[in-house]
Amino acid sequence: MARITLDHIRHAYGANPKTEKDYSLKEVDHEWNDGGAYALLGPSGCGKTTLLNIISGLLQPSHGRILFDGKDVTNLSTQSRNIAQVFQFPVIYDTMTVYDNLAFPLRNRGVAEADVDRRVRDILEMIDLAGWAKRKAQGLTADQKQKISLGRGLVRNDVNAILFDEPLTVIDPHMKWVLRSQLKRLHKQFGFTMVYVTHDQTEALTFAEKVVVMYDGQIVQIGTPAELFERPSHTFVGYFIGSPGMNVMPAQIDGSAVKIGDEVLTLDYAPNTNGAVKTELGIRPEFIRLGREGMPVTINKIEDIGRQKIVRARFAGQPIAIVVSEDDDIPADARVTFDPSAISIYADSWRVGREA
Ligand SMILES: Nc1ncnc2c1ncn2[C@@H]1O[C@H](COP(=O)(O)OP(=O)(O)OP(=O)(O)O)[C@@H](O)[C@H]1O
Repeated sequence: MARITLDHIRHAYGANPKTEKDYSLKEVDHEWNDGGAYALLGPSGCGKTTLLNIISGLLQPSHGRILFDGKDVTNLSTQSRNIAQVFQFPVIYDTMTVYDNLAFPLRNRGVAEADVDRRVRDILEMIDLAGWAKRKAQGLTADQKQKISLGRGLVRNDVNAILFDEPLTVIDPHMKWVLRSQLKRLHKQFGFTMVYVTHDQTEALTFAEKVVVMYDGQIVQIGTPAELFERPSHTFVGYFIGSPGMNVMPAQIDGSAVKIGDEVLTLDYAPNTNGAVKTELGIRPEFIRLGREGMPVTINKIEDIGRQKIVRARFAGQPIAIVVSEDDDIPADARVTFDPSAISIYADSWRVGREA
């Protein structure tokens, strides 16, 4: 397995890119740990596949280099990068048996037949197809075929990395959960470097140690699920992670005073919003307390979501969501307080911390 260095990588599909807008992938300059499990998460068109294809070698970046364990592989083919890939749709040989499909990547590399057999049997168990080993892949369901694809991606343990591009799209919801847990377990057991592309936050948050959130061709945050939840670096991360997403409200910042409409909150620090055109306050719905104390709100709607309720309200002229537990009392003339440690201030969409 390998450490992956993305050295000042940028990519434009068109010839002669001139402005930032011409780049589908804006500058990425990061190092991903050997044995790390990373999820690339973001909406359609944000550049996830572009970045994955640059890592796999299907695409040459317009600028920058890619290194595996310090070795420049930018000009190497996919084959010579020694990676395994699992795509959205099954890539298998229909005329081969399930067993032979799984054995193929190993036999191709001249692995001894006894080792092939041991490894293939392990994988058959893992993907729950042990009873199907001798069956031809032809005629299997889409689900089963994709499980074989996953198995083929996992069967070799000498690859630099395993890349997954939305591999569970065709799998039914229950099996999705099972396979995700198995992938996580395998990662713990074998320490593969895994890069997993998805636009589904549940998938990313349950699979990855580090989630790489992409938006509009750039990486806006790399963090653990807890970091993305507690300290979103960009307002997009706030909106995209969490359900409902973070409340983000236009705010005027004056020293440590934050003004939203007619309401003023005082922080215990003065955020550095130097020269920002747009300043905002962000707070997740889980960190707003609804009670008899604090600032006034007007409640519009209460949604019951099982053990919790989502209260939709207006605060200082802005729509906000508040999460309360199912047995919390909601007073008619409710007021709100914000947990001060959960408040984030954003200058032109980027989080600004305490001033030094
Ligand atoms: N071959 C191509 N030629 C020109 N533009 C492309 C090409 N492939 C992707 N793009 C553009 O690059 C941008 C990023 O696309 P990319 O496929 O990397 O996004 P994505 O996050 O993987 O989206 P999805 O989840 O829909 O696959 C998009 O604006 C897309 O239109």
